[in-house]
Amino acid sequence: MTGAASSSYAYLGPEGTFTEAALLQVPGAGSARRVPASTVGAALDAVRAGSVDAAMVPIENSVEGGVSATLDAIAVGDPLRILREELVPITFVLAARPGATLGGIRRIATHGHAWAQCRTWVDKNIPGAEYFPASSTAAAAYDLVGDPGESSGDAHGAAGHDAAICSPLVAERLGLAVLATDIGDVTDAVTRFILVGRPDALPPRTGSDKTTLVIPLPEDRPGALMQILDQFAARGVNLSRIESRPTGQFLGDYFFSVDADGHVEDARIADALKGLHRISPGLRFLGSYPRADRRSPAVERHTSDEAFGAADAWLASVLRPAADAHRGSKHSRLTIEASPT
Ligand SMILES: O=C(O)C(=O)C[C@]1(C(=O)O)C=C[C@@H](O)C=C1
Repeated sequence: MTGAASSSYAYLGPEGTFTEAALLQVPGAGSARRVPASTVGAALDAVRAGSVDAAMVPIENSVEGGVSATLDAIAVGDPLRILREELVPITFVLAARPGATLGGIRRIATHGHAWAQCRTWVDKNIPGAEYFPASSTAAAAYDLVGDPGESSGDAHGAAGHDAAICSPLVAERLGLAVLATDIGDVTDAVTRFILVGRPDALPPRTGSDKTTLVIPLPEDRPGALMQILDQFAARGVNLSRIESRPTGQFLGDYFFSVDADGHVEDARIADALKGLHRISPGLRFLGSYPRADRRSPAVERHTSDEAFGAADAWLASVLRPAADAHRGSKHSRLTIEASPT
């Protein structure tokens, strides 16, 4: 499905978000129908409703960590499948209306994740600046030019803030004045995005894959987290991300959002999933898909597909020795009955 010119995609909009940049990295997406959504939840709901084939949403940033809106929205509701991931280098600028100067900036709007990545720069260069949350970095920029169709939902309206933290591209597209460049606190910051489709899709195994899971923490069971981690450790499965999120049901009720190295068609991952399901039957499989960095995990011999296959064959031989050995033999077969209880 990904890459076909007839596909349609939702994304966290408006035009000019980093999420749109991630979507444009998908082969064929440039010529496909692209539908901006005002929230991550709305983008995912468009997939569930069938009005688009897939949605691009942010999941993790190298500085700020997991994107809660995404982790929560894919953990509940009709099941979805992650089809691929994209990495986008993040560079922020401070943009304002033409004629503005850095000294005159007091109120800054941007996405919460972007604000968190630029806080140190803002504290140092515009001490006491007021933060106005926006639904995306691009929406904060559109508000500066008073585009009602692209409003960020900023409670103070289009004129509430006097600068936006956004991408250089959207600042240029809107003709905004760039007052400072590269204002992220960490250079080389990267955000990871996921393309999410419906659950009938399973990208083929490539040998360099990732599997994403939602694992509800079984309540009131001492050592439950240790048991969960053990399922991965015992099969030599590396985790590249693990975070806990509240379910929202009651205080202390959590699920784990996990990325594991490997594909569900790898025996060690399939075996770990079976073990996890026994511990946490509400386990949700969110997909196996190729890693954006194409790195392959180091697989120890005893956790390879061959080792699992040999173990299965050995167990089968343990269970059926009499049948196999007896076939063609002239000896009678000893049967042992169970003792009466
Ligand atoms: O606001 C945007 O431009 C987005 O695409 C969202 C988002 C995020 O949710 O993390 C994406 C990348 C940046 O890290 C900051 C904001």
